[in-house]
Amino acid sequence: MSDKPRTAGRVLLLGGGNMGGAMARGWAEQGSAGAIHVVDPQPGEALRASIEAGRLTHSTAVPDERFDVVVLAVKPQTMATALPPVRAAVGPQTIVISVAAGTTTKTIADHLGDGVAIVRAMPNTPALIGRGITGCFAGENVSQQVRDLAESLLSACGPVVWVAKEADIDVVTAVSGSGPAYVFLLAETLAAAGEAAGLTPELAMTLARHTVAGAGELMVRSEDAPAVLRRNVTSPNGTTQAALDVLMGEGGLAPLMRRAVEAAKRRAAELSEG
Ligand SMILES: NC(=O)C1=CN([C@@H]2O[C@H](COP(=O)(O)OP(=O)(O)OC[C@H]3O[C@@H](n4cnc5c(N)ncnc54)[C@H](OP(=O)(O)O)[C@@H]3O)[C@@H](O)[C@H]2O)C=CC1
Ligand SMILES: O=C(O)[C@@H]1CCC=N1
Repeated sequence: MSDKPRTAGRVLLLGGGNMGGAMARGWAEQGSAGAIHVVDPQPGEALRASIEAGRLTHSTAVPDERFDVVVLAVKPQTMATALPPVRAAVGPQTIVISVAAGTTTKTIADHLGDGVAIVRAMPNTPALIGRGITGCFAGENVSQQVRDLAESLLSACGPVVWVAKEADIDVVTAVSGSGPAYVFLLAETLAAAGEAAGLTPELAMTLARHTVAGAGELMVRSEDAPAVLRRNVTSPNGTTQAALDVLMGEGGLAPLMRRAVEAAKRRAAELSEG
């Protein structure tokens, strides 16, 4: 392969559900890919408007042509049936990017060919608004040029980071791939606690949503570590301290989060076994 920079060119997206839809909408809106073709029996809501507006093309089966980039965004459990038709879309220069939790580069290469350049990427759903983060692993046939191209495509969804070991993608999955769900749960439980303490459900949810969103934005924009931002809220012997004594006490959030991340990592490893 030459050193000439490559552009994403024609992109085939297999699976236009929550994650595929979030990425493709970002690419279509930002013009990050030359042309995007989505294969999905029934694309999700995020994509339908882009397809109707002509920003993406769509079919229910894999077209009989080769693509520059193939993005695999179907459930890991459907890979075994979804991958065989993709083989015809993959040529010697095609880059395959898989966002599937647990599906290994070996499994993908078994279906698509040993020489194929495979990048495993783990984005998250804030990609929908360009505010995700993606962790990547480069398989053995991935050149620097391919890596750069994958990174430029994925960076439409937010920052891109790389891990050196394939197994670490399972940890990325457990932290940032699944992570938005933990944060939404935090908002849900904060609202429920506010309601239990006497607020109306609507007011409790408004306070919780804006608190999580504002704290998240402050964390992104501030140069201070989250621990410093936390201490800035915490007056000595004040209300926050009273709450944090519970959340940071024995059996509090830290051991609970550790168990949750371990469980997600374990599940990713199980998925890789099929
Ligand atoms: N959701 C998330 O936050 C994240 C998900 N991922 C990964 O992304 C992948 C997709 O997850 P998610 O988007 O949540 O799942 P979804 O179920 O929302 O999307 C998958 C889509 O693929 C479609 N599909 C099923 N079989 C085929 C096929 N053979 N060819 C083409 N399309 C097909 C499904 O259609 P139908 O519903 O009709 O079966 C569905 O629309 C998973 O591997 C997951 O691990 C990674 C990071 C984050
Ligand atoms: O729950 C899942 O398996 C996928 C992977 C990361 C987020 N959603």
